[in-house]
Amino acid sequence: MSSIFSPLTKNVGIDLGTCTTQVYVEGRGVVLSEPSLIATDERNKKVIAVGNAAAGLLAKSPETVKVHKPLLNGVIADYNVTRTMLGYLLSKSVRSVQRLRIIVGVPSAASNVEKRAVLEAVFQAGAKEAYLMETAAAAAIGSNLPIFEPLGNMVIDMGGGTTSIATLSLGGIAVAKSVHLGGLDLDAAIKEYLREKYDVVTGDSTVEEIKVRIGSAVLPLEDQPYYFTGRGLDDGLLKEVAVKSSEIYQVIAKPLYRILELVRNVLRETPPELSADVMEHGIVLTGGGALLHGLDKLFSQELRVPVMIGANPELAVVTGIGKALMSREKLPALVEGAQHIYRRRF
Ligand SMILES: Nc1ncnc2c1ncn2[C@@H]1O[C@H](COP(=O)(O)OP(=O)(O)OP(=O)(O)O)[C@@H](O)[C@H]1O
Repeated sequence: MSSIFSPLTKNVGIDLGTCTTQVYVEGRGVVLSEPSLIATDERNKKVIAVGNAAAGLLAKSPETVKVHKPLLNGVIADYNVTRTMLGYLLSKSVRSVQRLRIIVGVPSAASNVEKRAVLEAVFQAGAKEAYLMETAAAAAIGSNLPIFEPLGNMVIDMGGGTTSIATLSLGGIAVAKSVHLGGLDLDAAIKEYLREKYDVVTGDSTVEEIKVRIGSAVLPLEDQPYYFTGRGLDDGLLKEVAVKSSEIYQVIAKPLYRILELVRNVLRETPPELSADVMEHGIVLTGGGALLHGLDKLFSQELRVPVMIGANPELAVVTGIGKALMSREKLPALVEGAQHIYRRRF
């Protein structure tokens, strides 16, 4: 039986995210981080741009161009489009897509059907072997948590469409949960608020910019205004609006408290000896959402546990998959189950 550690095959890690796809290549590290987007010409269905290039076409493309977002809540929403996007991004990352052994991160709540769709897409994109790994476990490894020690470790990975939470110890997952809530839900709440309060329709990139610039998970000390242009609901004309950070703080509190409730559930289900370690050593926040101002402070205040932002939080999952690819003797435990259920050779 050929081993997962065969030297003939190139090991590649992929974080196939709702907002961003990242690729790690053995020996080179993270080689690609681009939006999970693909643009097609609707007249002949040909691909005209992928990743960063497709992002440049968002909101500015003519009607004949469609920009697809093939992932939703961390799982594949459009299989064919995902497969094509992955093929392009992989060929940009490695010289040859022959002999690739790929590990992909998936949220713990992904169903078997969703997991199989991810594996199929990876095989179709060129993988010879493919494995799955839970996003939160990868994020913990990518943040250098001592998950192989007899210690309770906890990580919260907040992405665009999904938040994954897990406690880990002795190289395994003690409790893991994920919820279809992430940065995009904060954007949706802001968009809805601006529509109701200021009667404007606001573009997705403007809404995200508002969140990144003045969004805060805790009451901001300075109530900064942010000026933007939206389209008036009544007359369709462009309108300048000033929104304040205190308003955004109130708007995003609801989805953030729903995530907090899930974190509490994971803590409740974690065996007491492991949660005692978490209380002492704290929780690590990863994913793009970890960069939201004050998120660590909010979680720390509400949970009464130290909360730290991981190093390079937005790269934690793909870095963790990369490290798992390298820690050969420990890998089987980390992808436990996936090897037996999902391993397939062509
Ligand atoms: N500085 C910031 N402040 C607030 N949010 C941020 C910041 N930077 C990035 N984000 C948010 O992080 C999210 C993207 O995170 P990430 O790239 O980890 O998600 P993903 O892996 O694509 O999604 P998922 O894991 O849900 O599939 C977006 O919603 C983005 O707006």
